[in-house]
Amino acid sequence: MSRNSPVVGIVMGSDSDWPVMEAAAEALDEFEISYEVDVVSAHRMPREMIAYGEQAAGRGLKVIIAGAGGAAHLPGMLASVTPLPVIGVPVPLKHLDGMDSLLSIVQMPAGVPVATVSVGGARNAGLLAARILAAHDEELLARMREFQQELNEQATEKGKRLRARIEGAAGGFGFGTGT
Ligand SMILES: Nc1c(C(=O)O)ncn1[C@@H]1O[C@H](COP(=O)(O)O)[C@@H](O)[C@H]1O
Repeated sequence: MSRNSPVVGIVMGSDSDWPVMEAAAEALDEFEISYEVDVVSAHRMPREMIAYGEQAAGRGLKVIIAGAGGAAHLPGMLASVTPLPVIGVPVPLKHLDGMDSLLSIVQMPAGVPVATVSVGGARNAGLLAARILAAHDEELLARMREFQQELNEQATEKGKRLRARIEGAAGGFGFGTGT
């Protein structure tokens, strides 16, 4: 974790969400973005949750990543009291495969946006926060471009390996983009 004052707040409804939410922190680490981590539950600690949301911008945070499972009201409630962008992570629990979490987070009323990532998609939440910050940071934007280039190279390499494997098995019949 970078030692600068945090610009991203990673919060979750319970410490039991951390195994999923950790991937957001790892993505931010890759881009050397400073963040803080806390448990802030709309259901179990509503006053603290409101205070967190109301104070976040004043404390220097630029983006909030909020993960919760089940009746996942935390991201939407935070979005209702902060002007900052809120990224919601639906945490899958043992029942309903995270569909409950997803639907609780994604279907916000007009006027109160939450950028919802996929069920368990905490890594993308971290990467989306990095992109939001990069919009006003040329250095970070350059790193994001490099990251995208690496992804491209990895995917291209996977295609090459797959074609080689299938062409080998089929005795030389090829397919694909030819790159
Ligand atoms: N969805 C919420 C909220 C909330 O939205 O305020 N607070 C806790 N929780 C969720 O309850 C699940 C079980 O929590 P426990 O493991 O503590 O029982 C967690 O996934 C948490 O995010």
